[in-house]
Amino acid sequence: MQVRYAVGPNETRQFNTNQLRDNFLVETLFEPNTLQLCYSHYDRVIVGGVQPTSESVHLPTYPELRSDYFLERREMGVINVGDTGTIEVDGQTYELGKLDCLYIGKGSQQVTFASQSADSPAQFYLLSAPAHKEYPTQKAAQGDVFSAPMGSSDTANERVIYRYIHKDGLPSCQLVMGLTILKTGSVWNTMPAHVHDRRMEAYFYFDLDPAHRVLHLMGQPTETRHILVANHQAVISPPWSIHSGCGTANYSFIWGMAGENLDYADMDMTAIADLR
Ligand SMILES: O=C[C@H](O)[C@@H](O)CC(=O)C(=O)O
Ligand SMILES: [Zn+2]
Repeated sequence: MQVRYAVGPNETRQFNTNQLRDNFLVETLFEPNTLQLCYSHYDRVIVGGVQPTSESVHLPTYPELRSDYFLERREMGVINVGDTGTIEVDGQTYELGKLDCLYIGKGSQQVTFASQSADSPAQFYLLSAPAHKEYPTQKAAQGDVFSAPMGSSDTANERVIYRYIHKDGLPSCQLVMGLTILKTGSVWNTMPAHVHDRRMEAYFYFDLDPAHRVLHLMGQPTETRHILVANHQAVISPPWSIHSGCGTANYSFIWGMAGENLDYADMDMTAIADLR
């Protein structure tokens, strides 16, 4: 498991391209039959991916956690961005089609990821955060969750947002998780941009043509930087940073937060004209 320390805005504004990428970009999330995990010290959120193909993949624990099993003091949200797969949690099997989500509660001991077909594997993107209380392990299918249209084609940001783990959906201790799908021809996400100093956030970009890229914007609103992001890569957004992006083509992304509160709408907005 990679470990990334938290850095502040004063340090970040000095970073060159590689330093920005080393600190905030998670480049590889899907490698056959292995777990790819990145432990961030922002709210101790773990960002990860698993692509089981010929074998199923068991979730082990790690020395960094000092726990008997991974979810002893943690909760986890998983969204499948590949073909159909299953997640077995303490003997119970959940089938996840593309864009279905599973919340796995604190105290779950045995977690195993598998694909229905090795030729068209499941690709599970996951977030895990420290948890103080057990909430039930539950699946949310994409078709059953809250969704809302946002933006418009006039501003190249027509998109649909789906909320899975949140105050009025699957309950959690601190994880909030969902995804946004941009319409063809729309390329901007989260503009006007915002920060929420109370929560970190991670953006995972998917369904982006491999030849295309997203210019992900980060930094304090008056000191922005960009990171060029490819399909199936994630960016860790510090609580003090904006998180927004413009693609060279349309794409989808999974957003997820952890921290002080669970209020999705709690955002401090910056007017476009005030960005620097
Ligand atoms: O705090 C909330 C997150 O940044 C995202 O949910 C924003 C988003 O999905 C979008 O504008 O499309
Ligand atoms: Zn946000």
